Amino acid sequence: MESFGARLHRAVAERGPLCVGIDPHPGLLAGWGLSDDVEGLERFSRTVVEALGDRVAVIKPQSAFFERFGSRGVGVLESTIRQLRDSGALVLLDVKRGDIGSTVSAYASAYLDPSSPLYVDAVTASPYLGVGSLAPMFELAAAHGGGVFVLALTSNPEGAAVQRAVGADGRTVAQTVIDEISQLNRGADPLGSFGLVVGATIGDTGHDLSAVHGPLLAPGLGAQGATAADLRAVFGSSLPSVLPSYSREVLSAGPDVAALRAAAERVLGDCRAALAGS
Ligand SMILES: O=c1ccn([C@@H]2O[C@H](COP(=O)(O)O)[C@@H](O)[C@H]2O)c(=O)[nH]1
Repeated sequence: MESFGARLHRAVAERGPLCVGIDPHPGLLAGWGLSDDVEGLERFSRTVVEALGDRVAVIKPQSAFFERFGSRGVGVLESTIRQLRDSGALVLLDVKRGDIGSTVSAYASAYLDPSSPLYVDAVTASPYLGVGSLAPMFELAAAHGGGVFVLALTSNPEGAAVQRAVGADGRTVAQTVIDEISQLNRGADPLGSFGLVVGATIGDTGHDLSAVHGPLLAPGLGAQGATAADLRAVFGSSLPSVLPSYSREVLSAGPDVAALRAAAERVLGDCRAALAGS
C-alpha cells in the first residue's frame, strides 16, 4: 500500500504545494449570502468541493464548524469528505484529537479506518497527553496509508507559553514533539507520513526541523497575518517540506466558483515563489 507521505509527495508535485481549509465561519456564510444553518453549511461545502476539489492538493475541513450543527452537521462533513476524495484531493481533517492511548484508539478508528464514515487521508492531533499516547493513531495510519499531523508550534500567540517551555533536558516541549515525530519518519521514502503543524506566524524560533523528513503544515497565512514571504524565516532549510495552508483568505473570495479558483491560484503562486529559492 502506498504511504500517505508518498501520496502527499505526488499530490504536491501534480497540483502544487497548497492546502485550503473549509472553515464555514458564520461571517463567511453570511458573506456568501447563505443561512447560518445546515443548509447553508452544505451549500458552502459543496461549492468549495466544486471549485477546488479537482485542483488543490490537500483540502482541510475544520471539524468544529461542522460539529456546531450537531449530527446533521457531521452528516454534511461525511458527505463533504466523500466528495473531496472522489474529486481527487487529499483530505486532512482538522480535529486536533488527543487523549489517553485507549481513547486515542477510538479516535484512530473514527478517522483512519477505511470502514469509518469519517475516514480521511490524514488528521491533526494534539500531543499534550504525550506523543506516545498518539501511538494508536500512528499505527492505524501506517497500516492504511494514512497520515497524522501533530501540533508542534501553533500559529496562535497563546501557544508559545506551553510549546516553548523548556524541560529538564534543555529542550522545549515543541522540540521534544519534533524529535519524536522525526523518529517515526526515519527511513521513509520519499517523505514520511507523520507531519507537524508549525504556524507561519511564529518567525524564527530556533527550533531544529532538519530531521523531520515529513510534511510541515503551515497555517496562519492570510487571515492571521502571515504571508508566504514569512515562510523562509520560520522554516529555513526545511522549506521544501512545507505545506502552506489558507482558509479565510481563499474562502472569502466565494461564493463564485471562478473567484475561489482564482484566489487559490493566487496564493499558490505566492507559495511557489516563496518556496522556490529553497
Ligand atoms: O496552529 C494552528 C493549527 C491549526 N489552525 C487551523 O487552521 C485554520 C486557519 O484558518 P485561517 O482562516 O487561514 O486563519 C483554522 O481551521 C485553524 O483552526 C491554525 O490556524 N493554527
